Order: sequence, then structure tokens, then C-alpha cells
Amino acid sequence: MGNSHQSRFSTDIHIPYGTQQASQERSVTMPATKYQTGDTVMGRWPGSSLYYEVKVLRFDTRSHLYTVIYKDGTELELREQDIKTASGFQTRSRSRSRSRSPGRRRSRSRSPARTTRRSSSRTAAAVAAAAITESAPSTRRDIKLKDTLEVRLTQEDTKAAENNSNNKHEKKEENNTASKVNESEAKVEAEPVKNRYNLRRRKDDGDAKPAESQPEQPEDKEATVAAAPASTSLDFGGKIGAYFWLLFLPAWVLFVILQVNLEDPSLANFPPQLPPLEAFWDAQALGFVILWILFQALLHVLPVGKLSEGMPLRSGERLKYRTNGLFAIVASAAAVAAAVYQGVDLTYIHSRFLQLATATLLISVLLSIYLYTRSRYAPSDQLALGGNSGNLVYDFFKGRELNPRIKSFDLKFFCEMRPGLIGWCLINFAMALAEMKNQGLDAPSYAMILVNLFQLLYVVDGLWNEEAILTTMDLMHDGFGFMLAFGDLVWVPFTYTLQAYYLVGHPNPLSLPAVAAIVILKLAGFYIFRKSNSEKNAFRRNPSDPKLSHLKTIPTATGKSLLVSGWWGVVRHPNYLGDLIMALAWSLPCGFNHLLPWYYMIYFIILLVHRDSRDMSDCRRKYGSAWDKYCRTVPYRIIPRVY
Ligand SMILES: NC(=O)C1=CN([C@@H]2O[C@H](COP(=O)(O)OP(=O)(O)OC[C@H]3O[C@@H](n4cnc5c(N)ncnc54)[C@H](OP(=O)(O)O)[C@@H]3O)[C@@H](O)[C@H]2O)C=CC1
Ligand SMILES: CC(C)CCC[C@@H](C)[C@H]1CC=C2C3=C(CC[C@@]21C)[C@@]1(C)CC[C@H](O)C(C)(C)[C@@H]1CC3
Repeated sequence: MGNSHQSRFSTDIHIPYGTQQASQERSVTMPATKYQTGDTVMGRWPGSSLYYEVKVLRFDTRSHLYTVIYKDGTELELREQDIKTASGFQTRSRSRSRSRSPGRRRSRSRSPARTTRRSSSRTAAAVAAAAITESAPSTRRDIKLKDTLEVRLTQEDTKAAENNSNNKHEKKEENNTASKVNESEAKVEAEPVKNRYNLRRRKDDGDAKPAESQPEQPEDKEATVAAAPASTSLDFGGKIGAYFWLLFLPAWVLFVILQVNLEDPSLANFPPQLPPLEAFWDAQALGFVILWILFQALLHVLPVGKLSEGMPLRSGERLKYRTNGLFAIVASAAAVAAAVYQGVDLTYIHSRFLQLATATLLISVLLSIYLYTRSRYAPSDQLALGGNSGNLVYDFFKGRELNPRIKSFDLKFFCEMRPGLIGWCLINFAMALAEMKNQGLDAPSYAMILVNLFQLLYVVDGLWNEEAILTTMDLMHDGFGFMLAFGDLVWVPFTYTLQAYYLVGHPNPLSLPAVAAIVILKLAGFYIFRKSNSEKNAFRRNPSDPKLSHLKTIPTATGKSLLVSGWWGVVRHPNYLGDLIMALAWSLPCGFNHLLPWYYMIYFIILLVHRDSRDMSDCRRKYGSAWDKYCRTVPYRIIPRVY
């Protein structure tokens, strides 16, 4: 048992050889410290108030962290205050029921600080190590570990739990249905402590999934770039893939823009005739792009709207984000309306599309260079797990720093949610004007109206629910490098607008029944997309949300749980399903004469299938057997009974 848990756990935790060595070198001799190598003490389990028996392996004089080993073999780095001598503890209960009966899992105490944990599929340490309780003076309060053990919290713990999770446990108690076993998040929330833990992979570990040898959690804050965790499992085709994507993606954008301009943009006309090089460049276009980005940045920093908290980082810290996206798009619409009123001809965007795209590409490359350069100086605990392979090209592409910020200005959040996303709507609107101008219409065609409204709804919804982006893969896990900088600034506004661009030169009259059918499809997709995203976001933000109390969950080793009913019990990515249905509704108005307006649909299937598999590996690494269990319970990824 210990072994299987050990490997499950270790998948999350990897330390490159060099770093291990450095760490060992730094700690050969044990200075005058409170605990000595070989001491058996009680170590707090990350994100919880539970203490387990651990052995001290070494002390790092630089980080002042003790490396300890739990009984199941998990190694962690703990601060001195998270270690206690065994004498202050007493075992309250070591018996663990093997029964999976929900009734037996139910905890009985009514204490607000009480929490529960499922006895099976528990963390490596939770299972293998004996859970011990600390006997302490009167201020301590009982906490019950689901029919297994009972732990007493220190005064400090109790305060944290009260401050942070208030009545959550109580609520949970009331809602504790047969399937409800998701208490552990509350414990995580109960501990907003900075920089406390540093998970490490066991050196001799066999990996549950050797093909995906895993990135490690970062070293201490003072660690230099050289000591940063190395990414060994590379996606996007690895290093060679990175070269390919760096060249292919910009070329593809320019290619489709050239194609959509053709009267017959069919694959038969490949390759398109290349215009002279100077046709790509227009300094004025660059000026407009810079103005647009600065304008969006200004709107973003205005003290309007909510300050939302991101998900806890590995350090425990939660960053703040100004989520005023809705304000930004309304203000942008007002500014554009004022400009049009002043006589600005927005069809310029259509006629200078190629030049605008080239200028934005240049900006995204410069931004990526800046991001890569600054990431070299970033503390290693601020690097993403995955963009730190040591290969310049790969890391430049994938992005190294997780949340690059200039003061409180978060570059990744800003780029993902503002200039490109709002620019997408501006471009679509300009295309509607261009269509009217080119085709001599008094009003845009039905097809153009549908494409405009559908995509506007998508963007406005994204901005309305801006906080939800903080629980997506990009914000939580991906580094900010060329892929996202280019994706956000160039790819989104210049390829997601192709349907509208296509309709400017390729009219596709629609009957009213066709319009109605497409609208219904779009609304169905939107409903699935919104409901599922909101469900996950609400759950991640407050696992004890009474509105979610009917949902079944699976606890995981990290303290987070996984939803296994509701939308997330239908397929593993219900939000992708809704998004794909919407994508279909965006392409249908353009008809079937050419493949080009279907480009988004095709690209999106590839993107989401790849994202799903990336996410699967990440989640498997994070959640181990709990994830496997989720996959068994919810066997389909995106389309029920199909995929
Ligand atoms: N239009 C476009 O170009 C694109 C749109 N999108 C859309 O953006 C949205 C966000 O997508 P994306 O970030 O890829 O992925 P998700 O929003 O689906 O986020 C995936 C994360 O959700 C958590 N999770 C997974 N399963 C569960 C579960 N059962 N219970 C609770 N949490 C779970 C995991 O994170 P953890 O457990 O760490 O919290 C996982 O890493 C989607 O709607 C997608 O369609 C995405 C890409 C491109
Ligand atoms: C260049 C590469 C081939 C691909 C780059 C991918 C990016 C373009 C996308 C990755 C995730 C995205 C999301 C949105 C836009 C596209 C990118 C940046 C999103 C902001 C669109 C609006 C939605 O409502 C959303 C859910 C907020 C989306 C989040 C993910």
C-alpha cells in the first residue's frame, strides 16, 4: 500500500539531479538547529492542520527548511514552526474503518472546526503515516478525521480555521450526504500561509507514469535561476516542436489572412500569391495597435470594478486581479462609437488587416522576448511547472514565469482578457461595416449579424465572468511566453475573426428557419459552456457552497476535491463540449462553399483535444489515483458516449 501511494504522490514532485546535489551539499553538516538528522518528530502536512510522524533528513542552511520524510516515503521541506516534538502529541485513534459505507464515513462532532476525510483514496502520508493528535491546553478544539482519527488543533490552527473557513464545516456537516466527502478544501483554505512547504519527489522514486517524468515544485524563494526546477516532460512536440510552432503559427496567421482575401479561398489555390514584403508593413497600423493596447491597459488599471483573488499559488499566496472586463468593453465601445461619430472609418481595419496583424505579431514577439528575459531573474517558485526545460527555444515558446507582473499589473491576465478579446469584437464590427460598404447593403447580412452577435456574446460572457478565468489552465498552470502572448494578441483577434472577414467578400444568404436553427444551437452550446464553467469555478472558489451541496465529489491527495456529478459527471470537459457546439454555430452561417470559415471549428477541435490530454496528464500527476478514479467514474472526455 505504501508503495502505491508513494508513487502516486511522487508523480507530483521532482527534483533535478543538480538541485538535489546542491541541496545535499548545502546541508552536509547539521548546524545548531532545533531538530537533528535522524530525529523522529511530528511534521505538519501541507495545507492542513494535521501532523504526522516524520524523520528529519537534513536542514538547509540557506532556506532554513528541514527536509523530512514521512512514513510512506514522501519527502517535504518544512519550516521549523511546522515541526513539533512527538512528546506533545498523543494518538487519539488509529483505527481506520475499511468500510466505505457513507453512514460510517459521517463524522459526528458538531464542532465548526471539525473536518472529515475519506478513509480510502487518501493521501500518501494520510494513509501510510500514523495520524497523531497533539495534546494541548484548553484552547484546543477537537477535529475529527472521518471515522479514522481525531486531531486537536493548536490555538493558532483554530484561529486560522475560524477566520478562513468559518461555518463551512458546519454547512458541510449538514449537507453531508452519502456521497459528499469533500471536506479537505476547507483545510487548505484554512491556511493561507506563504512559502511554507516545498514538496519534493523522492530521489529513488519510480514514477507511476515514467513517460511523464515530472516537473518538481520549486526551490526556496532565494534560489537562483540555476536552481530552478527543470521540466523534463515536454509537450507541443518538445524542443523540435517549439521551433516548428514558432515559425508555423505566425506564418499560418498571415497565410489565412491572404487566403480570405481571395475570391476563391480554396485549398486548390495553395500556395497563395505572396505580396511584396513591404505590403506587410505599415507604421501607422503599428501606431494604432500600440494605442489600442495602451488604451486597454489604462482601462484595466482604473480603480473600477472588483479586486478578485486568484487561486492559491504553490507558495500559498493568492494574487489579486482587477476584474473590470465588462467596464473595459463598455468603455471601449463608447470610445469606438465616439471615434466613428468623429468620422473615423473603421473599414480601415478590413483594408489594413494584414498590416495590423504584422504589427501585432511584432509586438507579441517583443513582449515574449521581454517575458523570457525577465523570467531568467524570477525566483524559481514563480516559474510554471512546464516551461523550464533549460532549452531556450522551448522555454521561450512555452513561457517560464507563471504570473509575470509589473507591480500589480498582471501581464498574462491582461493579455488574455483585454486587447485581443475586445479587439476581436472591434474587428468583427469593422467587418460588418466593410460588408455593408463592399456589398452596398443598408444593414449587415443575417450571417454577419449572427457571427457578430454570437462572438460578442462569447466575449462579453468571458468578461462578465472574468473571475472564472482565474481557475482555468492558462492562468493557474501555464507560463506566459510566446504561445500565450502570440495566442492572446495575434491569434485570437486575427484568426477568430475570419468568419466575419470571410462574409465581407463571400455573402451567404440565410433563410429564417436556418437562422432560428443556428441560434438554438448556439444557445444550447452556450448554456452547457456557461453552466459547467460556473459550476467548476464556484466549486473551486468555495467547495462548501450550499448551492453545490447536492454534488458528489472525490477527495484528492492535494486537499482539493474533484466533482464527479453535475456537469463534471457527464464528461470530463463539459465546458469544451459547450464551446465546440458554439464553434459549430459560428461557422454554419458562412455556409459550406469553402473550408476557410470552418477553420476555427477544425482548429478548435485540435486545440481542445490537445488541451484535454494535457490537462489529463497534469491532473493525473496532481491527483494520482483519485484522478484515475474520476476517469473510471466519468469515462468520456468531451462528448458523451463518443469521445
Ligand atoms: N475559445 C478559445 O480559444 C478557448 C476557449 N477555452 C475555454 O476556456 C475554458 C477554460 O478551459 P481550460 O482552462 O482549458 O480548462 P478547464 O476550465 O476545464 O480547467 C481544467 C482544470 O479544471 C480542474 N478540473 C478538472 N476536472 C475537474 C473536476 N471534475 N472537478 C473540479 N475541477 C476539475 C482542474 O484544475 P484544478 O483541479 O487544478 O483546479 C483542471 O486542470 C473552457 O470553457 C474552454 O472551452 C479554452 C481554450 C481556448
Ligand atoms: C497559438 C496557439 C495555437 C493557441 C493559443 C491558445 C489561445 C489563443 C487560447 C488559450 C486559451 C484561451 C482562452 C480564451 C481565448 C483563447 C485562448 C487565449 C478565452 C479568453 C476566450 C473567452 C472565453 O470566455 C474564456 C473562457 C474566458 C477563454 C479562456 C481561454
